[in-house]
Amino acid sequence: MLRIKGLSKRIPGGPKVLHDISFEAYEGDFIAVKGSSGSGKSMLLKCLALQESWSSGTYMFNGKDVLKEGWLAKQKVKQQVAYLEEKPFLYPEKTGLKNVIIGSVNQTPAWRRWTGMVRNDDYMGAMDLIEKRGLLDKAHTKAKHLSGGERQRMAVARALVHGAKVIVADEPVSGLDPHAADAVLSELKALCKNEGLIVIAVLHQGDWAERYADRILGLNAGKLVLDVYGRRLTEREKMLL
Ligand SMILES: Nc1ncnc2c1ncn2[C@@H]1O[C@H](COP(=O)(O)OP(=O)(O)OP(=O)(O)O)[C@@H](O)[C@H]1O
Repeated sequence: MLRIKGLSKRIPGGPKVLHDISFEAYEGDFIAVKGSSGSGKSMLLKCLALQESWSSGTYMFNGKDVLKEGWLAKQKVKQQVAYLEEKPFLYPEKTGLKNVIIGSVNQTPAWRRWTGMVRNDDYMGAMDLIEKRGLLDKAHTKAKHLSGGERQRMAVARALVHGAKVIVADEPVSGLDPHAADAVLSELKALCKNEGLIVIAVLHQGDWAERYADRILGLNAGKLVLDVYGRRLTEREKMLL
């Protein structure tokens, strides 16, 4: 379980971009974040994934007060709270499988990525997760030849192999055709429902949030202005964003 209380973020020497944000997320929740350009969606996700420092606030994850923990404990949280960029970086010349095993910059220690050391368990786990994503026929394809949707789904498999319990995804379906976007979001939704993951995804465009999310958070100028169950937003609610 994730409990965020009073999260504020000031850019050093610059403006405050997140103001006193509080919410909770439980196992199985698929939460969408909406808000216009510059409202703080990406910054919120980066703070949740500890890619950005917090100016103030409390971050409770599975009963631990994360910001009060030491470096090692924070690294463990980074492994469990995976950050998925809009266009996840995959090593273009390496296969999907190799990318999944090596892991992402955010989730896997540098020595692991440099040496490319692989345990037998990692290999089996990676193949299993790639197969579950319906990407078995792409496991040995170089990443540069994967489509946008396949890259996203490979990145999801990579996050899971390295222990993700929470996935924070920044615009995971931006630039994808509707069919590929449906595939990515169905998969994220299934991970929540079947495996109890928490997914927090920026889904500002279109009606993806309304169709897939259990809950919708809305940001405006860095403030949380909306926190509702996933459903079609009213005109008044849309005006808040
Ligand atoms: N390093 C930085 N220095 C100064 N301002 C920053 C920095 N990073 C983000 N900001 C500002 O913080 C605010 C929130 O940015 P953020 O990228 O989170 O917005 P967003 O809602 O994700 O926007 P978009 O939908 O356009 O990606 C913006 O006003 C942005 O200019």
